[in-house]
Amino acid sequence: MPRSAKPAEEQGGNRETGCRLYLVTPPALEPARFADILAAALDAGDVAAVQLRLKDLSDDALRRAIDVLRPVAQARDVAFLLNDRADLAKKTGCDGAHLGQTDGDHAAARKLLGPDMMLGITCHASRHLAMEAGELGADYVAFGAFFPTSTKTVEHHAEPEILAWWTEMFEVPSVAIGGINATNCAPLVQAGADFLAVVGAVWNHPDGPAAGVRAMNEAIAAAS
Ligand SMILES: Cc1ncc(COP(=O)(O)OP(=O)(O)O)c(N)n1
Ligand SMILES: Cc1nc(C(=O)O)sc1CCOP(=O)(O)O
Ligand SMILES: [Mg+2]
Repeated sequence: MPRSAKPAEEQGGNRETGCRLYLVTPPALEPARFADILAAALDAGDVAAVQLRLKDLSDDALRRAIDVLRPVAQARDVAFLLNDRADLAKKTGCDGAHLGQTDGDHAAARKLLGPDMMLGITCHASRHLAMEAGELGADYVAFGAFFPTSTKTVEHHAEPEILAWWTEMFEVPSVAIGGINATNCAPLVQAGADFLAVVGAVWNHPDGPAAGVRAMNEAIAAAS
């Protein structure tokens, strides 16, 4: 996972090291218990980043979750990003933040995070939003949802062509998200996605999260 807006060949995306896995946490979790689950998942295979995505929590509760889970990822050299909150990411030692289109001022977040922290931006299925994100210095642009998902209600549907276009035109890495699993991910890898972000494919895998990580990495390798 890139930590700053460098040229693609220095960032370690699809064009250099191949597509990599990006884990987004389940919508609800108990931090101490989930720490062990996260550790087992990260120890099962290559993971570039973990995003803590918890809605409707107080800042205190979010901080507690960050304090427990951030070291689990960072001890394994896996980037730890916070969903929705650049301010709290900055205060709590996270590696970066992921912001959607209604998650505040992206330019202000870029400034707050500085060059050493990552900023990822949701761009749905919009070339225009992606170019805006790239221009303001996003470390990655996220497209989705590529497939139906039960993790959240989505209003936008993306096709693999947007990944191919982005990859051809720009150096900023791309993330694909939404309903991605080991069975359906090949077209996204082949279209040039630098990272595949998943929730259900790992945390709801029938044989457990470690098996989910292994299955995703095997599928990515097979498609590469
Ligand atoms: C990697 C990644 N891509 C997209 C999203 C979605 O962000 P957003 O549109 O802000 O929606 P919420 O996740 O906040 O519900 C994401 N979180 N991560
Ligand atoms: C958090 C999120 N954002 C999406 C988007 O399209 O922007 S789809 C999504 C949920 C991803 O979960 P799963 O891998 O279980 O489908
Ligand atoms: Mg958001």
